[in-house]
Amino acid sequence: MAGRPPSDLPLALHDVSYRAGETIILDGVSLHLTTGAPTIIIGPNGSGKTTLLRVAMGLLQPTIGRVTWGGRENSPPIRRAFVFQRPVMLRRSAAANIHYVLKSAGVPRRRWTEETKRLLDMVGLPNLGARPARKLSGGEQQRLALARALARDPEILFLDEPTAALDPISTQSIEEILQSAAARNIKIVMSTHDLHEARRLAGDIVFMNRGRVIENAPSATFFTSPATEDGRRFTRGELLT
Ligand SMILES: Nc1ncnc2c1ncn2[C@@H]1O[C@H](COP(=O)(O)OP(=O)(O)OP(=O)(O)O)[C@@H](O)[C@H]1O
Repeated sequence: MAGRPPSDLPLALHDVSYRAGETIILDGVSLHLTTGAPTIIIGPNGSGKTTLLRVAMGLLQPTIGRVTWGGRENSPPIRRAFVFQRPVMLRRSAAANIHYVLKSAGVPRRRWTEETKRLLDMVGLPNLGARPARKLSGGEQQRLALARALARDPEILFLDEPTAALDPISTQSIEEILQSAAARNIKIVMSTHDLHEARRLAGDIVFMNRGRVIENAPSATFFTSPATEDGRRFTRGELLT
């Protein structure tokens, strides 16, 4: 059937484990993500957040278990986009970075200029299209990375600590873009170290430790009454052992 590819939601991980050699990085993770407010993944360093995102995106194959997108195991990532903590920009202008994605997404060339303007406006970079992308500040590059991801018209947007290297003003601007994307029904799945940011953005929280999902609950529930001792300690800012 022509037209839009089928929905990638719900996104489900079925008892997924991921190993690198003898190291267990994800350990029996099951998740069911549907449309709605952002899902925010939190947990200490090395708990498996990045690996979980990469498996959920389809960039890594689980060692054990299955991932399904809209009930399908083989779903090419046409409607999924990924923003990394430190974006890698092509050595060309900001606009050309977006053109590259529009081309690969099959958008006709005659629409590139208009579409690029719309995306640069959306991320608050209206006058920077001609600038070499690698000369933009870290915050500007991250907004450009978001524009590139949104150029794919994704149904699910994965982000790995996108504000970790940014100051509060740049962080706020990224959060506003994400909130407006979520309001347009784009499913956000994002990791962060920042519990305040998690509270601001989350519909639901996935709390990880040592490769396991310890809690998966609506944000208000997790932050007011975590179900586990690890959850209580983490929300109080204590170290987990
Ligand atoms: N390919 C690999 N080979 C061996 N170990 C790996 C590999 N990939 C990840 N790890 C280890 O698995 C653990 C989880 O890594 P991951 O990057 O998913 O955690 P994280 O929660 O995103 O961490 P951080 O908050 O520090 O970014 C870490 O201890 C990491 O060193």
